[in-house]
Amino acid sequence: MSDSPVITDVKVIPVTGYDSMLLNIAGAHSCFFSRVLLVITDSAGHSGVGEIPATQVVQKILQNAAPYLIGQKITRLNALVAELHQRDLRDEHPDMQPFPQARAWDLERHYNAVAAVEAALLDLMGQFLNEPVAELLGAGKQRDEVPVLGYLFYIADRQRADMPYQPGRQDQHPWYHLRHQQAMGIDEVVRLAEAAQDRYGFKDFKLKGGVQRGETEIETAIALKKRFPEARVTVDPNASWSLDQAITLCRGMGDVLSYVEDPCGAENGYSGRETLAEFKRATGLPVATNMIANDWRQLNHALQLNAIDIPLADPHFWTMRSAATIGQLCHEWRLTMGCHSNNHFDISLAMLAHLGASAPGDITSFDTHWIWQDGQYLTKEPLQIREGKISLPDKPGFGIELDWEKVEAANRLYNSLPVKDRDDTVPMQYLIDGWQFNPKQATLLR
Ligand SMILES: O=C(O)[C@H](O)[C@@H](O)[C@H](O)[C@@H](O)C(=O)O
Ligand SMILES: [Mg+2]
Repeated sequence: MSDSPVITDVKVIPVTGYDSMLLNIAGAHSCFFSRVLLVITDSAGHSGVGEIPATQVVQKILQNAAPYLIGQKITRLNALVAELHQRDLRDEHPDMQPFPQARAWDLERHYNAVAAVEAALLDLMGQFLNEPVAELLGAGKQRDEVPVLGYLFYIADRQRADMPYQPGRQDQHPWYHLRHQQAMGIDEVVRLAEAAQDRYGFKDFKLKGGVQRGETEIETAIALKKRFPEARVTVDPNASWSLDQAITLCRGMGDVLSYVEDPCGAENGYSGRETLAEFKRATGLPVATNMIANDWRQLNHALQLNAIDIPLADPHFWTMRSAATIGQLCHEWRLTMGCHSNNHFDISLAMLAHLGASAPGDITSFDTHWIWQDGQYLTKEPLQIREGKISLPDKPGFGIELDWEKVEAANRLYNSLPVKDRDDTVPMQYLIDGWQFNPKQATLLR
């Protein structure tokens, strides 16, 4: 039997940083974004860390998992993660009932919690074996650099909101100023892309849509492609366009859009998987999704219908190892591996990098929101995006070390927030009085 280190401590640490007033179908990003760090320590003195989106529910789930994890060998990683998937840790905490949210969201949070545990244990296993996490996933490390795209948003005028949005800095690269200023017009978005490209060397770009008229968003994509002819350009309206609208907007756009992300979704009794399949047939454009193939059963249905080409396998809900398996399947089945993202700190940046490094064959540039947060580091030597790629550190585990002073400050900021969970409606209501989410109506068309 192995003399595996055992888990001695589990810490659940919510952390908050600053964000710009980015627009999406759910409203406007708050000036704050929050994440949860899970830090697991073992008897060898190592600490492993995972990062996931922050909700209060997910924190309780992780706190419930802690007593169960302590004393376990880290080499039981596979079994521990499988057991956590099986045990419904939500039901073991009486305070957690009843859930105010719909069941689907609860499940996602359960998956988020399991993903955090798995990530932290992989980091520990890597340190125990003296190998990078990428070597422990899928087919092992395939590459040292992972391509990521420039993730662009329309940005609202922060001065219209009575919230402490940051003004940006003018003593650094222009990106660090521009990312805080209003950008609603096509030229302004192209200017943002130029600054991001100059700072990070991006080859590819994604525009978050579902905000303005579809025609305007397609015109923005055309302008981006004109400015960066070599780039793979995509638009993601988060399924807010109808199938007919999506076809009208995208048909014949193969020279501009390398793929389209969730152009349409469920409507008129047809599922999102069915409408995406029809969209693909009608336009011939490859389709990416982070909305309708988010677990094995959904993925199976999506592939049977030939609805998608690019599963965006986010390790924060798929878990690192399942996302890596999707990378392997994509390679074998002639699909393309991509990765979804949300606002995140530099621990998630390392998770994305190790996942991408393990994916065999060609992958499409991974999504990351990091450029909107870059500078707010929680690790001592954060991974960097250069020439549109993240380089893997030559170190065991994720190859990162938490900067505890910064983590504690980000945790104090979280604790000071009156409202903890993400709600893009609240900032949006400063822009349009009484604004309410409608999944089928562009944010500004009210
Ligand atoms: O506003 C955002 O940050 C995005 O809309 C995300 O919430 C979303 O999950 C996105 O990244 C996506 O690809 O759908
Ligand atoms: Mg998406």
